[in-house]
Amino acid sequence: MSGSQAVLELDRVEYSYRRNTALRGVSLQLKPGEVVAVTGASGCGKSTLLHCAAGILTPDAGTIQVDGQDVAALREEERARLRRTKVGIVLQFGQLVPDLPLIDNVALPLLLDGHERGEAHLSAMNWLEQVGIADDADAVPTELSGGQTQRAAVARALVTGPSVVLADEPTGSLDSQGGQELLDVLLQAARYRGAALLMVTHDNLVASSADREIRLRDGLIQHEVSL
Ligand SMILES: Nc1ncnc2c1ncn2[C@@H]1O[C@H](COP(=O)(O)OP(=O)(O)OP(=O)(O)O)[C@@H](O)[C@H]1O
Repeated sequence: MSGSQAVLELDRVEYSYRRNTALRGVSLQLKPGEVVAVTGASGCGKSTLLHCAAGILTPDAGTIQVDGQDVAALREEERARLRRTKVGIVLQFGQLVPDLPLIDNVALPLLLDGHERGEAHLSAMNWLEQVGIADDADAVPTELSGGQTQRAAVARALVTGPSVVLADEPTGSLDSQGGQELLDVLLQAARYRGAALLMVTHDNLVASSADREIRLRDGLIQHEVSL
């Protein structure tokens, strides 16, 4: 695959937590609309890979490009803007602002990007409906279940119409029906809106909905399967 086609490209990414090496040179590319599942045993480096792709961790070596831009070469504010507008991130824990109503949590990326408040709230409400929690728009995350906050996190990740969606165990707090519904929302973002979707998952059903599965072992790609 040529680099110019990829909307997300990791090239020989390495990352260590002090002496604990989590990634030993991982390369992958995602094209627009492509869905890739990252799997592997606990501790193999899945979350570290996602956090590097999201810019939450800075790799020790290797490069990450989003929409053809080398993330490390950007100035801090440009990098923050790229992340805010082009990348939607669904983490396992804690990315919602605890005391902020869901509607404001979901609208936040748009407000930070200078969108007008009414318009931002309208888009946020639309996404809360799509993930099935419009009735909770005025509730704050601390009043909600793990599954409800996970739905809100997906709404917030998709509200800007990102080119790249990164999701760490996006259905982990939901029962199988709720998980399937939320997975469908993420897959639609890829299939109909052309976002590249990279999902970390332990769940074989989630992995089987991807176009490709990348299995990690000890910080390296053990194998890659087209599904
Ligand atoms: N904050 C940290 N400090 C030190 N070591 C860490 C830290 N976070 C992760 N590690 C180590 O890095 C390696 C990769 O961890 P990572 O969380 O990326 O794996 P994972 O595949 O996502 O695991 P899981 O499936 O259990 O979430 C593991 O050996 C882990 O113990």
